Amino acid sequence: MSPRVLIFGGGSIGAVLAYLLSKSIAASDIVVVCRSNYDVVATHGFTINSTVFGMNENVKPIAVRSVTEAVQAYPDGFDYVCVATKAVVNGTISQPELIKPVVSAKTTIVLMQNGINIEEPYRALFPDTAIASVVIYMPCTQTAPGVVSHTVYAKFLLGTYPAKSTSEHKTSTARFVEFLKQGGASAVHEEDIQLARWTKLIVNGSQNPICALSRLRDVQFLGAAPGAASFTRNLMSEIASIARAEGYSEVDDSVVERQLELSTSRVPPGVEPSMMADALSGQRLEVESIVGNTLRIAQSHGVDVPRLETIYYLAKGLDMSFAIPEALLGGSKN
Ligand SMILES: NC(=O)C1=CN([C@@H]2O[C@H](COP(=O)(O)OP(=O)(O)OC[C@H]3O[C@@H](n4cnc5c(N)ncnc54)[C@H](OP(=O)(O)O)[C@@H]3O)[C@@H](O)[C@H]2O)C=CC1
Ligand SMILES: CC(C)(CO)C(=O)C(=O)O
Repeated sequence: MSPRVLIFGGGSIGAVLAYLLSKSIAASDIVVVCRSNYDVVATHGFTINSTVFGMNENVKPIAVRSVTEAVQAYPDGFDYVCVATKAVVNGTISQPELIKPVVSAKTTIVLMQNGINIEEPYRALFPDTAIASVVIYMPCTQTAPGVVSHTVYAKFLLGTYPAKSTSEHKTSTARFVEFLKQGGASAVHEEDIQLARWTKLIVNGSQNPICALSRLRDVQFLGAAPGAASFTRNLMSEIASIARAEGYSEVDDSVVERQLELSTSRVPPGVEPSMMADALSGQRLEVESIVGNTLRIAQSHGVDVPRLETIYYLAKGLDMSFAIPEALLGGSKN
């Protein structure tokens, strides 16, 4: 039987996800919680301009304004609830609390967010629920409400959280892998997704804050100064050393080179990491889930990471500037 999927967060990733899933699941069984782009998505659906899947591709899932509206419209619930928001706290309610009304006994929570240690708050609130943790290589940006540009690749790695889970939880994750593949993406079911998370964090923990702070795309920054590439490599190496301290000995220099090469092999100007998109539009940044958690893990192991620490405080400052009213930002000369 075809599943019913709720996508919480109809932004860049949520839109492309809806598109991929629509290749094997009826659009009427794909429900997306939209906020600022609700009117456009409810009327026209999402438009995907992709160098991989084609330009002007359209998908029209069911758009709702809130999880409350979703649960009222579909009282028999959702098989998959995909969290595709930025991992930031807005207001006093945590994201796991926000999705609680749509999580039922049959639900698998699919976490489609960057960062490390992002799963635990969901496990704490939903101790018996299946959780699929997803690592995504899919550069995409919402260029206008409901319009998303996507480049390079669409690659997903999925695994249960925790790695040791019941066979039912593993089966529901494996099923989601198949839906992504049927959509034309590359998708792999991992035994221990944390290795893939650390490998991806080498990219996100370095390039996301660097590009947000410098307002340059990845390839642009690498050419910004003679030492920019080696600075990036050294920062990536710090993150790799934290992964090894956590027990992931596979995350060595060759992995760092491979991750750096994702950018050095790109055509200029390169990609706009999601944190750069947020910085350019004055949105709150995923500093804690991507950089802060990483720094705290380093500190718990006594691993010295001076570059990461510097990046953390600068990115924290930039993030805080978005919470301060414009009038208070460096307005006075005294
Ligand atoms: N973009 C990329 O290339 C990649 C992103 N990722 C990761 O994927 C995750 C999602 O990123 P991305 O798609 O880029 O983010 P976007 O900012 O493009 O989209 C997030 C969406 O969530 C919506 N949202 C946030 N809070 C709520 C809420 N309470 N209720 C309803 N909607 C809400 C936002 O609405 P509103 O517009 O109103 O703010 C926005 O549409 C992040 O963790 C990111 O790091 C991973 C790989 C690549
Ligand atoms: C680096 C990139 C683009 C890879 O998909 C990404 O993960 C992001 O923008 O957050």
